[in-house]
Amino acid sequence: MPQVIQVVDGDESKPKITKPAHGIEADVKTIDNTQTQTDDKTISPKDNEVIQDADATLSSEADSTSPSETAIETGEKKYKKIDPSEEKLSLSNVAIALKLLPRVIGLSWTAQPYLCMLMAIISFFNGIEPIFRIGTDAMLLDVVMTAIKTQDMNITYRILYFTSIQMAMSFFSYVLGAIHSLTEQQLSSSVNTYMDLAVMEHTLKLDLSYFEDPEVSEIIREAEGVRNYYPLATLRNLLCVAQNLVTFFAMSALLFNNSKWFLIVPIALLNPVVSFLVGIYLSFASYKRFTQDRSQRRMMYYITDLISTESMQKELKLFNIGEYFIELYKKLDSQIKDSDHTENVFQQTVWTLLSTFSNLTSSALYYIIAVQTIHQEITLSDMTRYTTATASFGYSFRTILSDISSTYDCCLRLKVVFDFFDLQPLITYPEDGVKYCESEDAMILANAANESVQNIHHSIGSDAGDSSPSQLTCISESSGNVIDGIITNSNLSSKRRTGMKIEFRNVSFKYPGKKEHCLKGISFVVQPGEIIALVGYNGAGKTTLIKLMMRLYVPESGNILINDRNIEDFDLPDLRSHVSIIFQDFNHYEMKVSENIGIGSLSHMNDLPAIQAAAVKSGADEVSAKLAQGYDHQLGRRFHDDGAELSGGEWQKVALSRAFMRDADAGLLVLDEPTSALDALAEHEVFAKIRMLSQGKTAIFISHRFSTVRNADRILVIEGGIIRENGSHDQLLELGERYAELFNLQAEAYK
Ligand SMILES: Nc1ncnc2c1ncn2[C@@H]1O[C@H](COP(=O)(O)OP(=O)(O)OP(=O)(O)O)[C@@H](O)[C@H]1O
Repeated sequence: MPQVIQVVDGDESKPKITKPAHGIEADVKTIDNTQTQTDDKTISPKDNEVIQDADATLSSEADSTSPSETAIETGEKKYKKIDPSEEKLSLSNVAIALKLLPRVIGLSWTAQPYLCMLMAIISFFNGIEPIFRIGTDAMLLDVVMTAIKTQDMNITYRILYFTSIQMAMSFFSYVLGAIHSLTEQQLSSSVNTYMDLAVMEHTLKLDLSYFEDPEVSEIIREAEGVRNYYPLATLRNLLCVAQNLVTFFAMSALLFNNSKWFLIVPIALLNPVVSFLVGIYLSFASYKRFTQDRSQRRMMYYITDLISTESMQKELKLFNIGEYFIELYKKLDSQIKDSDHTENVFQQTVWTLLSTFSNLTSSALYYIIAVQTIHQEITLSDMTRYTTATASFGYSFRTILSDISSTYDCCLRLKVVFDFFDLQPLITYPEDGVKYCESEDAMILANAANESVQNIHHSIGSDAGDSSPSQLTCISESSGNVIDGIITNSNLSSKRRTGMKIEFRNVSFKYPGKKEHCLKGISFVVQPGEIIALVGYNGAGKTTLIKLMMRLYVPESGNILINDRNIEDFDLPDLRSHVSIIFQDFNHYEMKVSENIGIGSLSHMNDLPAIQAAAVKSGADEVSAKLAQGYDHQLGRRFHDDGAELSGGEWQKVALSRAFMRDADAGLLVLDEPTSALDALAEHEVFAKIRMLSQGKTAIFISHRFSTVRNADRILVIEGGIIRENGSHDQLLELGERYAELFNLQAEAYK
């Protein structure tokens, strides 16, 4: 049996716990077999139920758009998805990619318009520089030949004049080059920052459902990979095109002066045109292969993340499965490398053939011009001028075409970035949406009006007529003075918030791509100030119900009302700011204790008394008291060696305090298994205080511990997507069904 050896001294970078050299090695054969199964199971995108279903459902719509476009159904609404592996190289697809050009340039332009302009100006000067150079070279040659012919040796000053011009031009060209490099560096850093921010901001706007779709996650990851390099590369290519166009036209003007232009020009153009067409084909083939490797790369990213994530380490080590993942990684990597190598060999062969072809055309051109010179159709300086111009003409044209092909390549790569930017949030809200406080005021006024009318009816008898509640709501909203100054808008604003009223009306929901409904026609009302417990088996739909209430998803049918208004009418960020919430998979922020708590209410980030008060409510004050720097202590070790690693329960206390930071403004407190990691005493303390913590606000909590559930005003038992039981602890015990069964089961265990 292998022994475990504890290494005390020695190299810090080496693992402290090692195994003996003869330790049992993993059976590679077993790994390979299992691996193949896993590959097939995990990697193939075709396995993705979400996409298959959606593709089937919406195939007719996809047909009407483009052969390469499909759509995914997400709740009620749809977004378009492009499957590049189905794309063909065609003129229309090239045009589609190049159509992105204004958007691509827009990225650099928006980041730094002045630097873009400066680069354009420098490119123009670089474009005309060869014309001056050819001109001065030819004039210098003329002077030398005249001197030889006339034997006049007193014209050295003219030679000096031209060489000085050449020197000045070289100097100017170096200075331009330096400015160009500096500008490009600065622009590159600005574009990087701009893209990073734009991607982060857009990511924040996207719905949760997008992140759960593997194809969209891949788009997001790919967009991250290409977003920084390619926008500037495109601009650089385009400026090169512009610069070479200037040179190209100038050289064309020169070449058309030659009597043999009808031979020279077509031969000079032949090689660039062929190179361009081949370049476009190779770019497309390389992009297509890149997109076809997606699933392998996705799995490789996953393995890299898995192996470097701290929380995964325990299982990786104890199950000894790290090697298995590394073998899987190697296999995927070699698959990609194989196809990379084949493609590289093909590309190199093609480019070598093209270079040979290019040499052939150049030699042909030199031959024609040399023959013209021998036949004295042109002078020796003309020969220099034409040979240089022909080379420059061919070079500039080839560069123009190859830059266009590179631009096309950049557009193809950046398509994924625009696919990402084109993803639009499906959960929207009206710009002038209802503010939570307004809705609460309106509800209070309407209720007060209702009560007053009922009192009047009561005092004058039932003949007083029928006043509908909706009419009364209008009265209350418009005037603010309902009946005899019982309650007014002005005194409402200073009134303490009463708690959120929540109503589910026949709400059904299924997760995108799933066939089964998670919730089926759920209806219930939570009155302001009530404390509700949601109970049910794992996977019953309790958390989903909370997610719908927070508008993280859209119900398939039915309505959710907050304070008697449809939830879709609300200003969503405002509504969410009035909810204190903690989910079971809460975040661990690698920040100080005070920041971890204060982030629950950004306006109180630096309000230590408020942070301390929130910490006391959950017991996080005891956590911070144990740390050397108290509330200033860093949590997590990613940025600081002395950062504290908290236990699961301690993290949960910190997260609970974060939720309590919103006490002042919140109308609803939602605790999704808030005490699952707390010890029995801590849990008891939190729930003993729950009435005090909720401060009259509505509170909804999910728990599997019936000792805490029993304290709720009302308990909803969810099962099979419906509310199976609804009542107080005593009522449900008396009912003697599911709740009673589960409660008694737990109670038995403690006897
Ligand atoms: N993002 C998702 N995409 C698809 N299905 C999901 C998603 N989240 C949850 N589900 C499924 O919906 C069902 C309800 O999940 P939910 O998290 O609401 O259950 P729960 O009652 O809160 O369970 P638990 O007590 O285990 O926390 C489960 O079958 C689950 O697999």
